[in-house]
Amino acid sequence: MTKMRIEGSFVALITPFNADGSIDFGGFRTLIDWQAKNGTSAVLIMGSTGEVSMLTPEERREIVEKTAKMKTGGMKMFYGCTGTSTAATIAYLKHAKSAGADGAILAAPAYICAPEDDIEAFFAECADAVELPIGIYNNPPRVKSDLHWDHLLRLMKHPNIVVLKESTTRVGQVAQVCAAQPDATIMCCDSPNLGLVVPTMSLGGHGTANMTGNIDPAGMAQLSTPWADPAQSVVFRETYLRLLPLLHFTYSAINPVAVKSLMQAVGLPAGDLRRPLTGLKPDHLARGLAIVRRLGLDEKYGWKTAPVLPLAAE
Ligand SMILES: O=C(O)C1=N[C@H](C(=O)O)C[C@H](O)C1
Repeated sequence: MTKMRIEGSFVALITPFNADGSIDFGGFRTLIDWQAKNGTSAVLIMGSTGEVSMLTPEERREIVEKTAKMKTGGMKMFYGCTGTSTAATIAYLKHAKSAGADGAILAAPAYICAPEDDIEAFFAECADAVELPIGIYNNPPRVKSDLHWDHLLRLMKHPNIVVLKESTTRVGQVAQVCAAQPDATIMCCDSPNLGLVVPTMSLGGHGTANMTGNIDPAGMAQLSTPWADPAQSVVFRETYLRLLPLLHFTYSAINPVAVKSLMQAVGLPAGDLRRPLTGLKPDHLARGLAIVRRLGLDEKYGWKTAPVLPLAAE
């Protein structure tokens, strides 16, 4: 069977909360429609950007059940299904499949810092256990281990493993993976600090698995377009350099603090962060809103952004 292929912008969505801290499903509806309308190819619900580690198992299942029914057009709906163990992860995968998910993204279980061989075996066992397209997320900043490309290339041969979402700290690894031309979608995190976007897109990558698409979905769709012809490299360069201040801003605090605070400030469904995470301080937020205005995102998306006056010096 031909593997599902995703190209373009794969946006890791925030989890919108109501004022009482409960899940804002109306907000999810609005954000999913807005992403689809602005050229997003797939969304990841309950990734790190979705504050997944602070959601209860009941909330996680309810989010899949309710948002999978919000599917819009061809935009793929993937879900963060990583549990605290292999068994817990397989249970989330089976539930996501039964609830109508298009796919799932898995990272190595957090906190245990398992050795690379165990993590490879974890991904393979999960992919064997459920007939569901799976994306593997190599995310060393969050789980310590940085899977070597040998492990990744073996895993990408699995019929159910369809996406690599790369956040490696070894930039050279991207070239090794692209050179191997695996039968899977190669995508990278949009963090400018990791510096993976330029090598990934220039070496034949299929797009970015990003979170900045929460505040500029059309811009990230343009940036994440595969280089089918040399002209796209020029579009890419111009877009990357134009969006660089926004990329640095969305990663100027631990994800998703900056992007969620900015979304709330421009009036998008977002709500507060779940404690112990807290929103940006006013002067930090003011810098983000200045970038939004400088890029013309408020006019592009119709936001009325009142200038935020930085706090008077203490
Ligand atoms: O939501 C995610 O998953 C993402 N994770 C990275 C992180 O660990 O913050 C960033 C990425 O672009 C989205």
